[in-house]
Amino acid sequence: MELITGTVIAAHGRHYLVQTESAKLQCVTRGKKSDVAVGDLVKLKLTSANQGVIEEITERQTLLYRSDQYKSKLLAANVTQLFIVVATEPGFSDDLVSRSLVAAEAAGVKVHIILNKIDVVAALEKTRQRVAFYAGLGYPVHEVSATTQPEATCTALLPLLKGHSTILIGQSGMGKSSIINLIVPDADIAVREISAALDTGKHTTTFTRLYVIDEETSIIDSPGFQEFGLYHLTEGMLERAFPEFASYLGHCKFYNCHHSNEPECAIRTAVAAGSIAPMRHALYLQLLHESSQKLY
Ligand SMILES: Nc1nc2c(ncn2[C@@H]2O[C@H](COP(=O)(O)OP(=O)(O)OP(=O)(O)O)[C@@H](O)[C@H]2O)c(=O)[nH]1
Ligand SMILES: [Zn+2]
Repeated sequence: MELITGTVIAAHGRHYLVQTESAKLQCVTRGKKSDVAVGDLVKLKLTSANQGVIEEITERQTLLYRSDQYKSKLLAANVTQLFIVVATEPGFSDDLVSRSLVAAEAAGVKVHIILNKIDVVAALEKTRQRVAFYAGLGYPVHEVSATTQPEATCTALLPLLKGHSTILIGQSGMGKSSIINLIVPDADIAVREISAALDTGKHTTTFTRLYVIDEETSIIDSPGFQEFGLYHLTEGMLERAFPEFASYLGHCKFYNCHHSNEPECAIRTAVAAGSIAPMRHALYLQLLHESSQKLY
């Protein structure tokens, strides 16, 4: 039987919803495999009018994932950019922002930082200063207010999205859903359809889903998160994932320097001179420690 091609638009456990040219199909994988991610281009075999089995995953352009000591969790495949949503309130975590940046750099995915809720003026200046740090590292920042300036928010974001497959991530409460609802007006209906198709239970909205905006543009909404483990990254990947380290790499006394407590370390010298933020160097060391703890 001929295989059909489609894009995975939602995943819940080992159940997937695949959008083909003409239908949305409920799919499973063969056996116990669960290595399919939202955004994957797959080949499947029809088993009934609206069901199928995924037979093949097309080679991925990019793959974003999180991992802890025990296992890794695929976030999305084939995305070309990541929007990190932060807000004036509640406060955001620098640790989570930097971990997201490192994940994106390691996966070769562009990043934009979206600062939402700029209408909350009391917290605006302080938040702007915090976000300016990331702009200084080279990550573009865009200010929006999803609820009080919906049109301006769309005007700011739509051109950035065009032609890309974009994943939005952010801590709970930053306004990620509000932004998605502006860009995909029928997102709520789509979520209900997906929940029904995947039988996720009435109140579950905690799954990643992809919305097709046009032929070349899509947007992926991922659940809010508290943790972003990166145990899977090797030392070499880690040091290259910090763009501000780049000009110092290769200048340490020891060619295999861990930038931890070695003498004449160019990275640590840059930290002492104020050219690299201590917060970022500390995260680097923490991630290095985590990747040495990996058990899988
Ligand atoms: N003042 C203000 N409030 C906003 C803005 N955008 C979103 N909110 C509010 O912030 C709260 C959280 O917004 P959501 O869109 O649900 O946030 P989320 O990031 O999707 O959060 P989770 O669903 O928990 O992951 C809601 O009460 C929104 O109405 C904004 O631009 N300004
Ligand atoms: Zn060093």
